Amino acid sequence: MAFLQASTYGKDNVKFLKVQKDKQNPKKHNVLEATVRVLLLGNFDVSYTDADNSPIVPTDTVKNTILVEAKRIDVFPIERFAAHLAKHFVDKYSWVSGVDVHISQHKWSKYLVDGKLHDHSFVKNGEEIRVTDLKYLRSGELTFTSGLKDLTVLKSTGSMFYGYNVCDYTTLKPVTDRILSTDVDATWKWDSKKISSLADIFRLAESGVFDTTFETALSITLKRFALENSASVQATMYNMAEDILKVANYVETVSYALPNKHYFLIDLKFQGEDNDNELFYPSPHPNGLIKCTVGRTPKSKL
Ligand SMILES: O=c1[nH]c(=O)c2[nH]c(=O)[nH]c2[nH]1
Repeated sequence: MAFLQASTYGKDNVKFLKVQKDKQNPKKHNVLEATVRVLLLGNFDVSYTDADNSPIVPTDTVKNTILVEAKRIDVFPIERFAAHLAKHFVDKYSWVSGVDVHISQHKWSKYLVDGKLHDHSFVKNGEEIRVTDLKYLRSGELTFTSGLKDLTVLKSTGSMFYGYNVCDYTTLKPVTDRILSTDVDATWKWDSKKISSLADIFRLAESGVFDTTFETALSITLKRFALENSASVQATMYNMAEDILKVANYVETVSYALPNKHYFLIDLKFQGEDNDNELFYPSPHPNGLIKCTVGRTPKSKL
């Protein structure tokens, strides 16, 4: 005997670029390039257990829906579009009990031409993406986060690592000056008491909370990274999260997942060369990987 214990399905990697035109000046644009995943939850059991496809909303229809709705409604900010898609699927199909939406927004920035941001020309000046994850159940239950990923940073001084546990397996030498580099992956969980419904998301999208919080998290991350004489990745990421919690009122917890991308000092003594933190080898692997979640209240560790 076998029993279906869990299932979900939908379309992943649905891509579009939406041009938002200024009503006063139709040549003045904003663009949103997005990658979307929508997974449906609900009573699709017979499609797995009895090869009965009748309840299946085809993944092709899911893809069409994402694209049609992207044309019809305002996709800025991505949090609003995620909430709109969740509402659409739950409202339209009575047997859908929940929707899991993930949206990544790719970076396109306007650039200066003759001292003025050009109306419709953009530069890709970074690989970082803005993301949101929204899981909505028909019962009203909402799990909602946003974040920032693939922001690659490096500092060539102002980072230390010493005072760690030393045992018979330790070869690492303590350092008071090293290179620190990482690909920032930051996630902030929205406060479920302040944002408890899709209606709250639609309202807060209008007030700009999602954009402001993203800009705040980005600038705090970059500022802390630059200004702090880092004792460790652990200490710096905690400080970044604490800084965000101080100012982002709608955020309940902040999580970071940071690879420690090692740069090793190259030994040039065979040529009589002193290497005073000037020439490093960018080690492709392995890397450290350090994660934490910081909240406003103590919580038992997982
Ligand atoms: O900031 C660091 N944290 C660690 O846990 C660690 N471990 C290590 O080898 N180097 C580093 N650096």
